Amino acid sequence: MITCTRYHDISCGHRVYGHEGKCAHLHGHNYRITFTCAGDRDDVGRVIDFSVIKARLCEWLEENYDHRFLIWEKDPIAEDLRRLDPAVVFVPFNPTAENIAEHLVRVVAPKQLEGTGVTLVRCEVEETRKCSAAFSL
Ligand SMILES: Nc1nc2c(c(=O)[nH]1)N=C([C@H](O)[C@H](O)COP(=O)(O)OP(=O)(O)OP(=O)(O)O)CN2
Repeated sequence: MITCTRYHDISCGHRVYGHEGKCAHLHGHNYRITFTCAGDRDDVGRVIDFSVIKARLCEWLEENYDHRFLIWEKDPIAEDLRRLDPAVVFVPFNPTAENIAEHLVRVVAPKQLEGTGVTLVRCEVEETRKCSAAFSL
């Protein structure tokens, strides 16, 4: 398999509902999110132009997650947070690095990459330089 990769950095708030320690508090990270796409090479020899990954996936992060607070829609404090800041992002998962990575691969990328002929096969979400999770198809 031949793949093509680009990362993007965003700042984002979240809390992990049910966490036994400090991650249950509202806090944030400077996330690095790395996208790996797979597909056939075109006549030029590319899986996908790097600029298309930027336009389709990195820009989606900028518009939807950057400088926003991610909260699980079933989190008991979700509605309170929305009253404080209507720009809070309700997500259908507890926002761990693992769940963010899986959502980007399974839900966001298929729509964003429609018509390109490539698939997002792996997404790595780094909360810090030390800690990350990745989801692969
Ligand atoms: N498997 C996962 N474990 C944890 C996640 C996660 O998404 N997946 N998330 C968190 C918290 O978001 C937390 O902010 C990060 O925790 P931790 O690494 O313990 O915190 P620090 O980076 O501050 O590390 P220290 O060096 O211990 O200060 C927790 N776990």
